[in-house]
Amino acid sequence: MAHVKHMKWWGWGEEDVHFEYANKPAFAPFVKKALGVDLRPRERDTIPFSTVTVPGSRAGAEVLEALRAVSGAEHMSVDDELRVVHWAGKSVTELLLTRAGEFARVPDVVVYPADEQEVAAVLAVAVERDLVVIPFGGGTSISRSLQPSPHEERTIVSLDLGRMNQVLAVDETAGLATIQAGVLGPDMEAQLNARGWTLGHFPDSFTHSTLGGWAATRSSGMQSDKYGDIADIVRGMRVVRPGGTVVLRPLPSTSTGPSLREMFLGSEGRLGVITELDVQVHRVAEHREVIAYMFPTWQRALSAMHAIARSGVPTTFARVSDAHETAFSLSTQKAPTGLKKKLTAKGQDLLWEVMRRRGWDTDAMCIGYVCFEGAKAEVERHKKAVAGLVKHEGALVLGSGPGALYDQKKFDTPYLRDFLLEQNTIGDVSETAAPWSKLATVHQAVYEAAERAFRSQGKQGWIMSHMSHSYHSGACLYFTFGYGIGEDPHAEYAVIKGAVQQAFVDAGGTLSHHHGVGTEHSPWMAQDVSPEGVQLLRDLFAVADPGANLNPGKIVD
Ligand SMILES: Cc1cc2nc3c(=O)[nH]c(=O)nc-3n(C[C@H](O)[C@H](O)[C@H](O)COP(=O)(O)OP(=O)(O)OC[C@H]3O[C@@H](n4cnc5c(N)ncnc54)[C@H](O)[C@@H]3O)c2cc1C
Repeated sequence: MAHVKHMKWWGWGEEDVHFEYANKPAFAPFVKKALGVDLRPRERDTIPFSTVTVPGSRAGAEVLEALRAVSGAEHMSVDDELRVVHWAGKSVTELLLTRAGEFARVPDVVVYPADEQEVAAVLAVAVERDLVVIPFGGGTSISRSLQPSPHEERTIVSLDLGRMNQVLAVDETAGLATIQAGVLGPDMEAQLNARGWTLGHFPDSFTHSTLGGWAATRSSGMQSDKYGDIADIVRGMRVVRPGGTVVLRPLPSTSTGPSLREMFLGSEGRLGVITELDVQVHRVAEHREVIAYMFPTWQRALSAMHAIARSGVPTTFARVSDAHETAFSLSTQKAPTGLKKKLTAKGQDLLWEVMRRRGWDTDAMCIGYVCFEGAKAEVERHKKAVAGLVKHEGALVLGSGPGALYDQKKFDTPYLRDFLLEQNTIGDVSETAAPWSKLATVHQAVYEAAERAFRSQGKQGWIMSHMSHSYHSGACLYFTFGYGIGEDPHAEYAVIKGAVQQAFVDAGGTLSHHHGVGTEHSPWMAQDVSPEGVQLLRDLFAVADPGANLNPGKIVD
């Protein structure tokens, strides 16, 4: 549709961007060792849409006419490819189904409203004619919070907020910006940066997700240590519901009963459509540096991260990979070409030598990154303070070279999943948060559960993790797992992913720190928030949306 960018229908991101491994000499041997998979050069750059058959739109002429009257014919579509782009997010299950053309139920019509009035008008049509409305941001959901129920008999409208993409105002005194919900991350940052501001919210999916989607899923960006999760960043909002709009003004804090703001955050389209948000913005930092550190063990790396969090030294992010993820990261390094890169490679050899002389087990070492922002002198002071803390845990300071490299590659990893699928291999992620006192236990429990699950499926699997997003009481653990696809991809995935999720809640973590619930994680809701908590949510949705017209079945059924 004119002026709204979409990801490719069959995978992540842009059509002409791919993960490449030919220039990463250690990658194929790593995959062979970790997963037992022999990588082959990419055979195709795209998947033609003609390879799939799409169920026809069930929208009747009257419904289409009513929606056309709201948005205009040029902002409404029943085109098959557009309907498929809107049918689901980018979880592994959805990627598998999409590539196989197993769509079950696809939205019948996509509508692109221009403004809040049009959103309200679409909801009025939906309630009057008993349609289902699924708000659509960037389509990056990884928890199946977009995919309609396969059993939905009613007409399904995908309400794409993509035309509502403007920064409307900035209160320069308070550092509060009013922004339309459908804006994609890069477009929003460009508009804010032009005025000298930033939101500071950078999820891995930043390039293709929207502000409204972040709010609707309680997202967290990699810089949350400084800027906060989206739940901290959003101070006010407008939410269109059938029959009216809830207006929450941007207030620094308020004592007005249970928080409506918190209730809408993470509501995944079930309580209405978020059209506009008031968000805390910050001046673009004068100076930014990412420093890398190598730790001798995971235990000491975690202790260092906790020490940094406790110290109060301001960091923009602090994260550390466990030994498996460190090995993976090293395998994705490009082959040195120019003189400078050759010198870097030589420096690496020397580093290995230092670590061996210190008696480190190089299979146990863990790489960490800390980002500092501020005036140059401030950054220097904070770097020094963190160096003291990490050295106390035996770490080596690797400097800003590897840190800068990490910073450049941070939005590339989502393409890896498509590449692996082409190799008949799953690569997926699951994340949790837990108190500092339980992080090591959760980490170990997830490894054990995943390995048991791999064995039960007769697979050679791989699991790796990093810690990021620190809070006073704990932090996020982010796991990536991989294995070769067998005879029944969906059944084996359910066992392996299910084992990871179950280990989260059993060991004291949450079912998700920032990916949301959707339908993928809803089976663990009762264990996470208690059966009474689930019932309260069911009651809330039943009263707030008696006709079950708003993205039904998500979060709790
Ligand atoms: C590879 C990958 C990496 C990811 N990395 C991160 C990460 O680092 N951090 C993170 O937080 N998440 C991450 N995610 C998850 C995903 O990007 C987030 O959930 C994101 O917030 C979704 O935003 P979106 O605009 O794409 O929303 P969509 O996927 O379009 O929608 C998500 C949900 O929100 C609802 N929704 C969307 N817009 C609105 C609105 N305006 N009003 C009401 N409801 C709405 C939808 O109905 C749906 O239920 C990742 C996902 C993938 C696939």
